[in-house]
Amino acid sequence: MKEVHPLEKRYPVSAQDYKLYEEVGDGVSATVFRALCIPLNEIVAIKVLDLEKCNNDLDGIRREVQTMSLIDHPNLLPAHCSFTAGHCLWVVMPYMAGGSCLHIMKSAYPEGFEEPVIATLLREVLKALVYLHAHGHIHRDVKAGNILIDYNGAIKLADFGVSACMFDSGDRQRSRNTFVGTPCWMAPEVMQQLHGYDFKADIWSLGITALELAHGHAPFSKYPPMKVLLMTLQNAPPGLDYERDKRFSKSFKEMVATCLVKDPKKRPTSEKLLKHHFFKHARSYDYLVHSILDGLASLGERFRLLKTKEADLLVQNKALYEDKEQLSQQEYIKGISAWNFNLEDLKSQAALIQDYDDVSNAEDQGGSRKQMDRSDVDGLSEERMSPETVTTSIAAASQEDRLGLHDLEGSLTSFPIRPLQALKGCFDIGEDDKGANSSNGKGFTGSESEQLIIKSSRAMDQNAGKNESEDSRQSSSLPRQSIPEYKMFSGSLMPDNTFSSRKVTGDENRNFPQLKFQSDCNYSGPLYRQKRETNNTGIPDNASESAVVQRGRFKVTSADLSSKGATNCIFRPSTGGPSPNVTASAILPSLQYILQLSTVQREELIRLIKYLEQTSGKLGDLTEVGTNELLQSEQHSMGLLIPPSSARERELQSQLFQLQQRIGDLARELQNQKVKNLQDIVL
Ligand SMILES: Nc1ncnc2c1ncn2[C@@H]1O[C@H](COP(=O)(O)OP(=O)(O)OP(=O)(O)O)[C@@H](O)[C@H]1O
Repeated sequence: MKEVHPLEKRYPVSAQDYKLYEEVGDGVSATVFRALCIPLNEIVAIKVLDLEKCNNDLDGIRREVQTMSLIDHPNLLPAHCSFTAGHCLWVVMPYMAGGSCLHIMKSAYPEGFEEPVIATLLREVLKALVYLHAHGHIHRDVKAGNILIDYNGAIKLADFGVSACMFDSGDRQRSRNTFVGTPCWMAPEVMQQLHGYDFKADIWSLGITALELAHGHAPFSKYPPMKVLLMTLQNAPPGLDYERDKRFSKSFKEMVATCLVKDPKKRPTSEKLLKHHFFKHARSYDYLVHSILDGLASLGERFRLLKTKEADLLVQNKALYEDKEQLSQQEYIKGISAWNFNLEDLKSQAALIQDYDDVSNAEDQGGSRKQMDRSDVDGLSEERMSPETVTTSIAAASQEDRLGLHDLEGSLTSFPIRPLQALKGCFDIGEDDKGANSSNGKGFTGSESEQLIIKSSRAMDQNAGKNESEDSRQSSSLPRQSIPEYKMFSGSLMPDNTFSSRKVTGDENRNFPQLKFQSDCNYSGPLYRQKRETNNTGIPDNASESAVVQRGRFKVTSADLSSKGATNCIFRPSTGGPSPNVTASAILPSLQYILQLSTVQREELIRLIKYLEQTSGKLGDLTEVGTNELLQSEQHSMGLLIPPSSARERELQSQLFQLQQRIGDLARELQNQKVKNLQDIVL
């Protein structure tokens, strides 16, 4: 019997003509079922989208269905038909019995696939991209989760939920200037949103997908989206590492490197990439069946097991992080996709950047860092080895990165295009955001950094138990009076090494304890460079925010910035005033302390003036100004500026002057000798 082409088949458009079986997948907005098309007696997959839960992204859904029903390519998943059933949209499509590559990896290949498997999969995906690009489409969500395999090893690229048409005009054209896709796979130009982007964005995602298939997970996959953004923008592009990825060929490494070039113009087109010699390693569909599908449980069964595993992990994570922000761990497990949350979500996400994901990401970082050392593969992309890239990457990968915030701050100041600024252009920013943000003329709004800092500090303060010992150790080296003020700076905000002895004793020429205190305060200086000036109440504008927010895919608890959170208060002595985040109760001890010191200084000054009036001219023989200053400061510290009251006292004081003068002479002589010796060595 002649097989009917799917496009010629008439699939019924009524729910009662289908029998839903088990669940075989779920995504951001949909659940996918294996189903039977009763009239045709054919197994199909039905994607059920709850329109009430789609965040009003009906346009995206319409686009997906439209694209799916128009495409006709063996490597693209088509839609047979679609219809509404209650408040749900049903999309009927071919059933891909192997499921997605991501599912296969999760259930049987957690360390990734072998190279010939990857070459075979990617070659088919590339063919799909060649077709899409030639027809003016950008897929925008290429990733292992969207590469589906059939029982016979056939490969189809799925999920056109965020695809865009290059020939669109008006609103649809504008959608290409929006921020869609999945952060880990997203090209830097899509994140930056400076000049728009084109189909080369898919080539970047393909490169990331190659790494995903090689390692079992995408680079940075365990970081929250905000951090993924910053790392993608500021780090060297990820790649295969010579050390870690010894099992992969040079041509594979090269192919990945050609895709992951930050400048889209330097990336190959899909057509050109398809000719890369790496794809010579690609095999047949049969090969895929034997190498990865054979022995796998049914898709439904695998999906059920994965769900159970996810649920267990969720319970474990909940127990681990119960005391921390209630971040939806499930979003991480699923893999974050199609993020449609706004800037507030990002800020909240950034606030949650903590070191709980260090272990896994040490690996990612390691890959990225080590990769920079190599030279042959990177010959393909000189930007990888540019000094800036190396510097920023090393900086990002440094130990300070452990604190997330430092990383964030560093990137905000060092990255030429401020990611947050870029992000602002890409998100729906609520009215409250617009009102609150006043530009500081540096292309970056202070309120963003400010809130990130506050929230981050709060999130990190929750590690107080962990940081406490460090804090008390550091505090003990400070003058006693400084300790309460020092604690106010929320030590966890600052990298350990900012408390270097150099900085702590930075003002050692001056003997007042409050100077050390100032020096400590200045450590937070860079954090406030871009702070906006707000009200003088010391209470943040958004102090009342304290709610569990459900936005897009993320459920976050916004940081409690109410006045009771005074431990996060920040003092800014360098500009002479408290930061807008300082609350009265927190700053009071500092003010009292300063007042106390000022009184002591004032009394001392009065005594000094009196003494100078009495003794003017008596020190005339000490001609050198420097020596005078030295002596006076010594005398000051020894309480000798009080006029001598007996002959013996005068005699002793005179001897002391002579001795000090002699010490000064010897010190100068020693210095001269040192300089001379040094010159001899150099010459
Ligand atoms: N035709 C199909 N046959 C078999 N499994 C499928 C099919 N379509 C989708 N799936 C499975 O369901 C999962 C979710 O589907 P899909 O990606 O379309 O949903 P989504 O809501 O758009 O998800 P996301 O945006 O996270 O990619 C896929 O990752 C895949 O494992």
